[in-house]
Amino acid sequence: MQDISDKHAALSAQLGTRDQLVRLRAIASKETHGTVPAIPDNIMIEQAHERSAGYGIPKSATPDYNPLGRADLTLVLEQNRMLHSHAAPVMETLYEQIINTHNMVILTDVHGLIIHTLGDADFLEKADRVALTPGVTWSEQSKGTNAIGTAIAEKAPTIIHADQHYLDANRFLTCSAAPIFDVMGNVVGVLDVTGDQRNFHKHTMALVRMSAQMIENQLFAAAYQDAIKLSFHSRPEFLGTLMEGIASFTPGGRFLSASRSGLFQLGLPMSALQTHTFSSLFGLPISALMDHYRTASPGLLELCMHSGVRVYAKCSDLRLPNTSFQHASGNARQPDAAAAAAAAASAPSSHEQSKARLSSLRYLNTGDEHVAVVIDKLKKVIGRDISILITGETGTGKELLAQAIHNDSPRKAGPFVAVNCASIPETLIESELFGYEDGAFTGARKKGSIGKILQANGGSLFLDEIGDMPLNLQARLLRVLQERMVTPLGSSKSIPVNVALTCATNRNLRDMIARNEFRDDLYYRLNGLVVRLPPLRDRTDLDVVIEKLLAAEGNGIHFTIAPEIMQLFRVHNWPGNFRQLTNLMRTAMVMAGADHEIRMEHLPDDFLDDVALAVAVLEKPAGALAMSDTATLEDVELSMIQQSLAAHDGNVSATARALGVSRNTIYRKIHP
Ligand SMILES: Nc1ncnc2c1ncn2[C@@H]1O[C@H](COP(=O)(O)OP(=O)(O)OP(=O)(O)O)[C@@H](O)[C@H]1O
Repeated sequence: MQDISDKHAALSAQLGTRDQLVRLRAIASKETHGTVPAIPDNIMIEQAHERSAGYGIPKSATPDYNPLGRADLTLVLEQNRMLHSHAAPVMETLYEQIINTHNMVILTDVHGLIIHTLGDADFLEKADRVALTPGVTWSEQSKGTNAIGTAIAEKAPTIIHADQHYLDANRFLTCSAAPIFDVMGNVVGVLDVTGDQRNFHKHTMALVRMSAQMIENQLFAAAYQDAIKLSFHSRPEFLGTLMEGIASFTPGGRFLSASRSGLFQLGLPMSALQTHTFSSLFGLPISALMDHYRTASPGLLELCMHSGVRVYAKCSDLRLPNTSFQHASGNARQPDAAAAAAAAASAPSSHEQSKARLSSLRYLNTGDEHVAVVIDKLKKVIGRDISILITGETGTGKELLAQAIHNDSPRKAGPFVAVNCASIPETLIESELFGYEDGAFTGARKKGSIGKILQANGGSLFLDEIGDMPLNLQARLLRVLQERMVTPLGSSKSIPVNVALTCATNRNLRDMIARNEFRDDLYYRLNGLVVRLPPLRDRTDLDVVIEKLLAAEGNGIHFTIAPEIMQLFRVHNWPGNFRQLTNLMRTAMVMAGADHEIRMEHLPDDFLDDVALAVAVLEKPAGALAMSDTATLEDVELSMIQQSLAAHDGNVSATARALGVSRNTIYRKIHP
């Protein structure tokens, strides 16, 4: 686990600077949502043990490992669908930071019932033995003092390490948990990292807290759909990062809610803010905000908070009354294709939705020949009841393309509903897609659910990662596509449905068919037109794409990229494609700050490590490496490593030193 601090640094670099992290810790410990004052850990743990004893659990007891039944778990997942869908991607990012450290990431509901886990296979086996699996409850009442249950009881981030656990059976664990609050400050769940106590690392808690806050911000962005959401911070470069404050107001200016960082910056508790308005908090009527966004190219707003502190602010996706004029990311809507493509080119964020709305085939056509051919083909089939299958590596823009297909189709006024088959637990896919009737399974909630297929009626349905759909559901999906009828779970009635279908996958469906993992009849129904999005490394329009990203993410500031960095970008192989590029650019822009030029020192270490070999290759005199004309950069890199290894008698450390890269990079390049 020794490299968790590097991972921590990497994540915090993604999210903001070290200052921000320190500030975040201050925010978290200030507990603006909860009301619990800071209590020294040992007192808190003593109290938790007293509570546990009060529940009558003997310390030596074998805990209750029985998970909920499948149907009841489905119901819990359904009840926590919002939490789960916002937490799942954050959990993946968190897991990437702690991968191979014998830890697992756990999400529970408000009662400590596990609804989702991600973890290292070896630890998962051990974890199974103490039932860290979906459907098992880790409340204090059930397992005594443990980070999840105690975080819920204390409404505060909690570390429970080794013999601080109440039950003897759990003392081999170390757990760091943070409660997740909803927009009104109520605990809705817990995010936790649990591992073997020998692998304890003091930075884990900070990672968990930051991740919980990311989930809270996303819950916040998804709530109050019609509200005016103001992002603000005293430093403009923090807008768009985890540290920005967000507050929402009714169109009349009444305060509705604020994110955790928003509350901290406003310096008032939620209860006191309920009596406030935009004007009492920022000294301007809300109409002034509207007027600002009616101007041709509104930049950031400067506002003075009631406390006297000046902040920079912007509104995402502001809907102005009496006009269809909309703003994305606080920039004026620019009528030319370039501006819209710039918006389309940005990475996932709270502005993702507004950017998606701007996505269109024309805007995605940024000069790469292969993409141009794809777009030409798509234009010919749009609106003709032909299923489209998009293939391509992760992050190549499959979902953005599906949205663009919808936006350019005659169905554009209808809904665009995207379902990621890989991110929904298998038990939930069926009800998520097909819906269910009242009482379809034990204790099902009063009102049924119409399901995603019917939600897309009259519009487009996008099934991402279709290769991850379980076989039994593939048969059901095929029936729906053939009969154009949906029968919700527990219902005997079929409902007619009319959707345009686009699917995407980064797996080879033909290979899956050969292994009987994918139905061939469904495949032939889905592949009316198959298009492949090229990986970023093969695209010839990288310069244009980067220019657009700089424009879209610069918040009105014109950033440039130093020529040597641009050269590195051209030779890098971008395994995460657009997703990696947009994240890197966003971080680099924050790091560059007032410099406005992205240079080497603004780039994350892992990226620099990855490109170090490329730099060495570029600097090598021509002819020094005898390679054929068709050799790729990777071939040259590999050859260079082999030559250097031979020169250093196979010593990896010496080779890494000589080439200026880490030992890990050498291993990774040799055994990809
Ligand atoms: N042409 C593009 N220009 C700039 N950014 C893009 C482009 N295409 C996609 N992006 C951005 O890259 C990120 C990933 O895109 P998207 O989710 O569409 O990829 P994907 O192929 O569906 O990924 P996955 O397979 O992992 O689901 C998004 O933030 C998106 O806005």
